[in-house]
Amino acid sequence: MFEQIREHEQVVFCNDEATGLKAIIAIHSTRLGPALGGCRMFPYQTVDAAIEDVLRLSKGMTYKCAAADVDFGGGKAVIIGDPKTDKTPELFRAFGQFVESLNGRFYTGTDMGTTPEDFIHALKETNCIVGVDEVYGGSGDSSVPTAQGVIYGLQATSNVLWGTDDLSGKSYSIQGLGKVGLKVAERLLEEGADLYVTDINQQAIDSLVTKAKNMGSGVKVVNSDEIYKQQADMFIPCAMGGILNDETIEQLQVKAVVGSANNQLLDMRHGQMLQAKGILYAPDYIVNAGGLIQVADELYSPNKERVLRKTKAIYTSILNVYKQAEREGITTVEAANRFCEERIEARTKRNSFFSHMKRPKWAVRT
Ligand SMILES: NC(=O)C1=CN([C@@H]2O[C@H](COP(=O)(O)OP(=O)(O)OC[C@H]3O[C@@H](n4cnc5c(N)ncnc54)[C@H](O)[C@@H]3O)[C@@H](O)[C@H]2O)C=CC1
Ligand SMILES: O=C(O)CCC(=O)C(=O)O
Repeated sequence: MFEQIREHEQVVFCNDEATGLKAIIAIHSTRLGPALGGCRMFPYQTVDAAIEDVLRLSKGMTYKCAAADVDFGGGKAVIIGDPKTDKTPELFRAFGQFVESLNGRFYTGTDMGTTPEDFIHALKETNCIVGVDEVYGGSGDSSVPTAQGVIYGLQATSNVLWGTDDLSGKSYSIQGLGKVGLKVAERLLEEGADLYVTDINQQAIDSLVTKAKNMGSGVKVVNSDEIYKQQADMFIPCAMGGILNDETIEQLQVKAVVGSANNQLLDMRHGQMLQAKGILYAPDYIVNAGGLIQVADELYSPNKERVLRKTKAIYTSILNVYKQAEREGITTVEAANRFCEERIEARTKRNSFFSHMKRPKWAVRT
């Protein structure tokens, strides 16, 4: 186990028999500040699968915080359970108590399978909750700036490939129509784009198809395993991680991959495979930083306009990564990682190890 978590500071197993809570909180690094990252709820088949996911997700948050230039570290939580059947207010209260036990070392909110409403229960037990509704003093649904960030990523990529930010007249394949994917799909329909979509949840598909009909547009719905081979201009993954692998990259016919899903590459060599195939890859943790930018901004009390202004930086960050990769002859994800690691090293000199939350700089809620 210690070998598996050697890059992480702390991993907490949370067990509450009364509510059925089985959760894992992973703190990858607090070198830049307290760890910040959402909480995913998913019916993991094995505990090992949950551990692997939370370790990868929390490490990604360290890089995401560095890239977005926020003074937080990387952490993430997973709750083992089915979000459709296993949610109760008590379960989220129990989760909140475990978060509180970390005494300000970890802030959390939504991710795949969880909603801002779930965390209102956790908020009764801890102040270390972000992204709840404005009426509770939070900044609201963080998937709004996340989806906006994906749009900036698509525009920057379109600019590199076709010399224009205009997303109309192109086709996009979208995997996952949840909080983020649905918003991206709606925006692209408004732009007059052609969409190929998939989701394992029929309700999510119906919701988009109805909206498309009302707008006078059409979408082509495909099976989950067919999404990779669609002849679209760009592929937008907005569901699970690890979906860019030997099997799927082989099938891709797109010019670029730009999406919100965390940890899209199964491993680093898949970045090289994409490059060899001439597919431009926008590193996920730069594209999907909008949510993080919003929740980290709660330090200054919620302000949607300021968040949207900050989220715009994703456009330039993506362009910079593409330029750096070309200049240094490396993949885009190698370029992004290199940039983040250098920034973490530089910042660490100023921040000492974060051990408590007395420093007012990190008092998100007092
Ligand atoms: N919500 C946010 O602000 C952020 C989300 N992300 C990442 O973006 C991704 C999506 O997040 P959300 O939209 O919040 O999650 P969500 O839970 O609201 O939506 C995910 C959707 O993907 C679908 N799905 C799951 N497996 C699938 C498969 N094999 N094929 C097709 N569809 C599938 C689900 O049915 C669901 O509709 C996740 O990887 C998440 O970690 C990253 C940064 C911020
Ligand atoms: O979006 C959020 O609420 C927190 C940030 C996060 O967990 C993520 O970017 O994956």
